[in-house]
Amino acid sequence: MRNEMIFNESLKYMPGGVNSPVRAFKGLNINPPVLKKGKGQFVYDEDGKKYVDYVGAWGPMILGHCDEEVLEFVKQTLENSIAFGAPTELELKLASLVCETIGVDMIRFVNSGTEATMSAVRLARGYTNRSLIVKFMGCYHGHYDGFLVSAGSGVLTQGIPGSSGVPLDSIKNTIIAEYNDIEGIKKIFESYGDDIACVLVEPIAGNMGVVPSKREFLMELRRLCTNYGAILIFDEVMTGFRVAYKGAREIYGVEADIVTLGKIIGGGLPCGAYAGRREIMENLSPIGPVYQAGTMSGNPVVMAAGYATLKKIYDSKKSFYDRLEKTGLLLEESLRKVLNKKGLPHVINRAGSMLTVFFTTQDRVENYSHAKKCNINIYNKFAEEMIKMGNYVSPSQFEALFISIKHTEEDIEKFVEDLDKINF
Ligand SMILES: Cc1ncc(COP(=O)(O)O)c(C=O)c1O
Ligand SMILES: N[C@H](C=O)CCC(=O)O
Repeated sequence: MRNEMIFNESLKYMPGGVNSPVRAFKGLNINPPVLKKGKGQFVYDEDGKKYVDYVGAWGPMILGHCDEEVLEFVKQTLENSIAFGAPTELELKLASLVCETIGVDMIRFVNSGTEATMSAVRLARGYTNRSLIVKFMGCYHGHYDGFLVSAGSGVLTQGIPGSSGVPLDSIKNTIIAEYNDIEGIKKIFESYGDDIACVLVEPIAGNMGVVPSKREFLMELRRLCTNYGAILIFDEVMTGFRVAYKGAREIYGVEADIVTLGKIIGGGLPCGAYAGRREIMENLSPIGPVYQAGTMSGNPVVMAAGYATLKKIYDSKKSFYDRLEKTGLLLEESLRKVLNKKGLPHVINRAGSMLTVFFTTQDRVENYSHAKKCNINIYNKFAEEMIKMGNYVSPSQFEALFISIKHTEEDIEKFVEDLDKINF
């Protein structure tokens, strides 16, 4: 079996056999499939097994794998350019498209979501001349030292409070708050408000499983940041172009001062970005005093993939998100029907094409404490069996399941038929 052979060999050369911990399927009794090919909503492993893909490279593949138009534009670009480390028209094309369509003045491209959030926080600190940042339990903003406290995603999956190797000095300016807790954040501002540089939040969390915020919570964050002169950063690395074209800002009607982007903006190639008002963004070097740089930032091939992806979504905006909503709703309702039939208590949280099923007797999952109380063993059994039957779902409850524009009713039918076969 090539899957097994390659993965076992990988264990020798890469820690855990992977380049990002969530890929290692910790907690499941199966090895991760070693993937070879993706087309549309499907991925294929090294043994030729086909899966309906609900991971979508952890979010970017909203058009499905290897979309023809994206591929064509990337190929054309590759004929002339791999990297320059110089201005290109392609980065202008993507920058102007994003700024004009999501309503921000200026953008800076980087190479990952981590770089985007880390740099956005530096910019907020430089702009306000303050040090404290507020982050919420269960939210994940990448692996920058200052964010690795009560973080979501792989940190939660491994059940660790943070990360070894992070000096206390690096997190002493990070204040941790409970997600969706309005009274809690008010108290934090009452105590530290004048020293808070920024509040960093996933407006729809996807890294403790999907946990949407309450509108009043986001409105309170907006009010507090405005009143105390702090910067509100929406981390839309996952939700940008995913839950709506303008991300969660469009859904909630609440504005951030800086928005961080990643995943879809690079069309599946390594990319991140942070964007906001001119008055804030012009504090970045070379105009302003906040330094941030990158040899590969704005790479032409990445810009081409991002531009082709976003242009395609933007041109079919309404029907695009309507279709994702329809498929998402179908999955949610079908899932609920089967789990009710089986008598398995659960909560399903969904934001358009992002969804998590929590196995729990609680009636809602609204924060980190709720998410941690869910039955992880049942989730792991669900994930393991579904993957074995060719539904490539997230191997952890503390992640989202993603639907692409290519997923069909037949895919959802297969999903629920397979789920029905599992003996929990
Ligand atoms: C909300 C959010 N922010 C930041 C990141 C970090 O992005 P990256 O993995 O590209 O560094 C992720 C995903 O990992 C994310 O989901
Ligand atoms: N939850 C993470 C990002 O959204 C998953 C991706 C990773 O860390 O490899």
